[in-house]
Formats: sequence, structure tokens, C-alpha cells
Amino acid sequence: MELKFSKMEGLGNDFVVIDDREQLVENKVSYNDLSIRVCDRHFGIGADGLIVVLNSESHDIKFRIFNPDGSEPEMCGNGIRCYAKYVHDNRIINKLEFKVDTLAGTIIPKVNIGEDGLVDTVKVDMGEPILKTKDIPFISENEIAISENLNVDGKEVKVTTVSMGNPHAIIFVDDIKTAPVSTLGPKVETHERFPEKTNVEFINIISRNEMNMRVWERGAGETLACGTGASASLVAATLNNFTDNKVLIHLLGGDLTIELDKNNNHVFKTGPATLVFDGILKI
Ligand SMILES: N[C@@H](CCC[C@H](N)C(=O)O)C(=O)O
Repeated sequence: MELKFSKMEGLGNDFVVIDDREQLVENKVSYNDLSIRVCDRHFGIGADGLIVVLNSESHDIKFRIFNPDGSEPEMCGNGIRCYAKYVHDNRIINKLEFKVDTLAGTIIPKVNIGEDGLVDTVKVDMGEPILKTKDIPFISENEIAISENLNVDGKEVKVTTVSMGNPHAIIFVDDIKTAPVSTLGPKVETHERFPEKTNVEFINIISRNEMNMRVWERGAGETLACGTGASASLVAATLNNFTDNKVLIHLLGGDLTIELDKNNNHVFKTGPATLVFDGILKI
């Protein structure tokens, strides 16, 4: 079978996007196995995730995302912008704002059209952050974990935990360049107090409206950017009273603007989405 795909990226967080509304792919191969295959940077296309476009009975359209290790996370902030560009530019959805069915609930992207008539940037209503440790899930005696000690190899590391539908542990550091992303990241990701594992963000505060971020993603390793991670990090920074409600976040792959709307407690994220190339894969 020949499978059409688009290779897309949002701030260097890159994805293989496929349209399986007719479920022809799923009848042939599991999305989990396909993700392991296509995400491989040596033997596959190379990506931080596989995104699948599906029909939804309750929403305009449905989104599923798979990590390079084959696991299925609930949401992906950079991925949803690429997805919004894909469904708009391929005329699957003919609206500028639409409701997407995800494992993290309803997500609402609003696309901005560039001079070429195609989607340029996307503003996403990421919904409300989840703070209760039992819902993240993070095993803790506290209802909410703000700079709580986590014992890693005998040393205490302070984590603030937030879910944007998927789990995040935020660690504040003095220097982003020397942050122990590839050493501490995997240990926190697989720590026994995170029963569903976690994404791990390292944040360096620059001012009350600007910060640096690096991320160790669950099921993927260090990536150039993470949209749910950036959203969770703003929430964590406000919980610690380090920033105001709107921040510019510098990631390895570029900048994101994130805002926590105090009126409805929703997080809004604005950033680019880019088509890298289209291709055909034999499966
Ligand atoms: N890159 C994403 C997050 C993708 C899912 C994550 N690895 C997880 O397992 O939760 C983003 O931009 O949010």
C-alpha cells in the first residue's frame, strides 16, 4: 500500500502527518508500530511523532499523536498547530477556527493565513491546566505540587507538576545551557512517582515575561520545542510567582508566546507551523 504523508514542523518539533479518515492504514498496521518506523531518523523519515487525522462524531475532526517509541500521548502542542495547517491547507476543514477531538479533550486551533493563502501561524486554545497531583498523575501527599522535592539517586530535585492533558514536571535552573537535560531528564521521566511517566521541562527565568526552556520529552528524548511543555511551564512559573500571565519563551527551535487567561483559566499558545515536504511511503 502507498501511504501519502506530509513532513511538518513547528519550531523544529517535527512530525509525519497522515490522513487515515478511511482507516485503511489502521487495518494494515498499528499506528504504534508505524510511528516507531516513520520516526526513526536513520531507517525511517525521521520525526518526533506521528500525527493521524481521523473523523470524529462529536467534533469537527479528530487528532491522534504517537511518540517515536510507539506510545500514545494525550496531546501535542506543536503537533496540533501542524495538524491545523494540514487539515486547513488540504481543505479537509474549511473553517479558520475548529474543534478538535483529542485524548486531552477539546482543543481549539485558530489559523492565521499568510500571503500565499496558506496557514502561517496558529493560535491554540490549549484548555485549562490540571494541577491536582492525583490527576497528573504524580504520587504526592500534597494536592498540588509546587517546587516539591523529588528524590533522584539520593539527591533532592524541586519539581512543579502540571498537566496539559499530558504530564509535565518543571524544574527551574540558573543556566539553560548547562541544564542536565539528557542526564536528569530520563530519570525524572521514568521516576516511580510518575506512574504514566512525564515530560520534563528545564526553565530559566529571564524576567517576569520572558524565559528560556529546554525539554526532555516522554517517549522521544530531547526535542527542539514542546508546546504543551511551554504551556505547562508558564503555569508552573506563575504558581511559583516567577512570571506574570504572558511570557515569551525561547526554545532551541524558536520562540513561542504563551498566555494564561485569568478570566477563563485557559492557556493560549501562538506559534508557526511549516510544511517541510510531501512524500509517499510504502507500507
Ligand atoms: N511535542 C509535544 C508533546 C508530544 C507528546 C509528549 N512526548 C508526551 O508523551 O506527552 C508538544 O509540542 O506538546
